[in-house]
Amino acid sequence: MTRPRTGPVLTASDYQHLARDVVDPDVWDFIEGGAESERTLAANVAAFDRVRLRPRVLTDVSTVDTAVSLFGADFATPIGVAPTAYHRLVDAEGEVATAQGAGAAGALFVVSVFASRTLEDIAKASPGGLWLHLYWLSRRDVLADLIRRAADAGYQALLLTVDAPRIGRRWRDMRNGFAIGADVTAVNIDEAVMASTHRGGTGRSAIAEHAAQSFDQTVTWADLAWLRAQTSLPIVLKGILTAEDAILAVEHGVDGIVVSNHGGRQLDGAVAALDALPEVVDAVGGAMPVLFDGGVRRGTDALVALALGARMVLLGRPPLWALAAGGADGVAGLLETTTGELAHAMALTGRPRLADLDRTVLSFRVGGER
Ligand SMILES: Cc1cc2nc3c(=O)[nH]c(=O)nc-3n(C[C@H](O)[C@H](O)[C@H](O)COP(=O)(O)O)c2cc1C
Ligand SMILES: CCCCCCC(=O)C(=O)O
Repeated sequence: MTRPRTGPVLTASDYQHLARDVVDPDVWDFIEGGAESERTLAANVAAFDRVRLRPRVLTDVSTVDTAVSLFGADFATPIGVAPTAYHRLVDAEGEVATAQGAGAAGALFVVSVFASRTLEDIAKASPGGLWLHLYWLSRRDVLADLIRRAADAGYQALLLTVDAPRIGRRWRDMRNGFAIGADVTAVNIDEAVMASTHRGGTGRSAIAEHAAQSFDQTVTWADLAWLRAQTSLPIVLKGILTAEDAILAVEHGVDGIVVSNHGGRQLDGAVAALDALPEVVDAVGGAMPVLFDGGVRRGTDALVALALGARMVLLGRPPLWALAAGGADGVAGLLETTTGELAHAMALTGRPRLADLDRTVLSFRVGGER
């Protein structure tokens, strides 16, 4: 990516360049990096590079509508913020600023269970839609407490990440001996539980070691019944890449899924998220909303995922770049810019409503489908 160091901020990569100059190098590697040789990280972005579009003309694109509803909540844009841990690593206000920015743009913000601001402070700052993300921690009492607090604070859904029973081997973090600095904490979880995230060491990542101690690797589909019994909020599973698991998700009564490979941070060599999307959408057959993340950097990328059947598209790294570069205004700017790019692409493909986006907009085969 090339961008002059000064000049207007036109797109997500501009925020990336600005952020690079202000973020601590080890934190930068934590954000940018993927698992092992980062094949899947690269594949996520490359999958979009293979796609070309089939524009239709003379369709009256004087009004383009990007509004979308999900679980009874209305959003101005189908582009939201994926859960990412520890926003105070890049901005003093952390997730409070992200919530303000996402809310200003009318976008969904999925708050990581490893947020560095309290769920309540984030909710107070947010004029928009919030979901709480969870990992399946061994301590079910901690999980139950988080779920209760989220419901009390007005969070609208729970998103359970299922592709990380353990943390991927992230060579950058292991080489850096990455640990979370003492001034940034996962404040929603007892600090005693989280203490090991602050203890790095040569050749090892403190967050991977912490996860190995605190995540429950025994969970199976049957355990979802426990989660269901804790809450009446919609439950969304993040990290589905196959038709088989999509069908199991439907059979187990979850309310939605996110097609995701965790931004290439978990199983290196996993299929590019975009290539997995058609088979999952087809398997679900409209039984529940399918969301998508992984490699979305521009509005046209979002358009491609929406055309393949995603109801909403989430951004992981770009909001962190924008937060580092410009705080809440940066996050709002990123989401508004990317949504503007999407609206532009909808106009120029002759599809002014989200409902007009289907596979006929794509000229290349993606994941075996058009
Ligand atoms: C720094 C960082 C932290 C993340 N933390 C979480 C997390 O706490 N929970 C989770 O499910 N996914 C997490 N993710 C993965 C994102 O939710 C998302 O799946 C991924 O970043 C999407 O790919 P993208 O960065 O190409 O948009 C994290 C990603 C990054 C870059
Ligand atoms: C013990 C803290 C784990 C944070 C993991 C965040 C994450 O999912 C990531 O991809 O990084």
